[in-house]
Amino acid sequence: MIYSVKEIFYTLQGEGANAGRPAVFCRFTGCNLWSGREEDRATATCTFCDTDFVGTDGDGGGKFRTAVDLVNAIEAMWPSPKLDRRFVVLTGGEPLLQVDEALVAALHDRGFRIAMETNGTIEPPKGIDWLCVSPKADAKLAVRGGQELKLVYPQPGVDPEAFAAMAFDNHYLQPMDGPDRLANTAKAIDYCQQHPQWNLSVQTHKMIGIR
Ligand SMILES: C[S@@+](CC[C@H](N)C(=O)[O-])C[C@H]1O[C@@H](n2cnc3c(N)ncnc32)[C@H](O)[C@@H]1O
Ligand SMILES: Nc1nc2[nH]cc(C(=O)O)c2c(=O)[nH]1
Ligand code: SF4
Ligand SMILES: [Mg+2]
Repeated sequence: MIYSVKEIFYTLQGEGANAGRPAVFCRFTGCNLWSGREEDRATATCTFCDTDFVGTDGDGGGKFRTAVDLVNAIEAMWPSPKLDRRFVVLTGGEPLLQVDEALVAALHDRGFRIAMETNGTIEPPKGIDWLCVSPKADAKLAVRGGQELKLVYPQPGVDPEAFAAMAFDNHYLQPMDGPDRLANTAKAIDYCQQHPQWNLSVQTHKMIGIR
């Protein structure tokens, strides 16, 4: 497997239950729900994406010929030789187009706990330690359990209650960023207060000016 990676960077997880935790982010190239080209956005399955996942030209990006090559690049971002707090977030684009058992094993060999951000349309390999699933209105959900369900809110035609009984340890609403971010935040706050199974996830990295 050749892995195509847009960028690799060291930051804090900005979203969800792990917000504030230092993490290496590995952003894979490509997505199954949008080409990433602005001219295709309106007709894509997922229309609100806030991320550039096209190509391999970002910081630390490239094509990696083996799992060990990619893990070497991820490990090089971690600030310490100690193994105990190593944390990587596999995202994209859609990481499950590329992440396989060889990569999971190679990351675990170097002491990383593995989190993943996925749209939930593709079954993950075994061994992901923290699976965050973010369903999209017009995409069939294949993954119905994990550590975190993080629904971007509001999405036309999507009722959060459709996901409330699924086997996730945490249920989050994340306000949709874009021109209506403030109104969407108010709606998400109100929904969480009326339905206390749901917690609010704010994109803290955007507030504090980190990646
Ligand atoms: C860029 S996606 C990449 C991972 C995967 N493709 C997915 O959709 O979960 C990372 C996270 O950002 C969320 N996201 C994308 N665009 C957003 C927006 N405009 N506002 C809020 N969250 C957004 C996604 O729903 C997902 O939880
Ligand atoms: N700091 C930070 N936290 C994040 N959580 C999920 C992100 C993503 O784009 O997948 C993201 C991101 O891009 N940056
Ligand atoms: S599924 Fe994820 S990466 Fe793909 S377009 Fe939607 S938010 Fe962006
Ligand atoms: Mg992001």
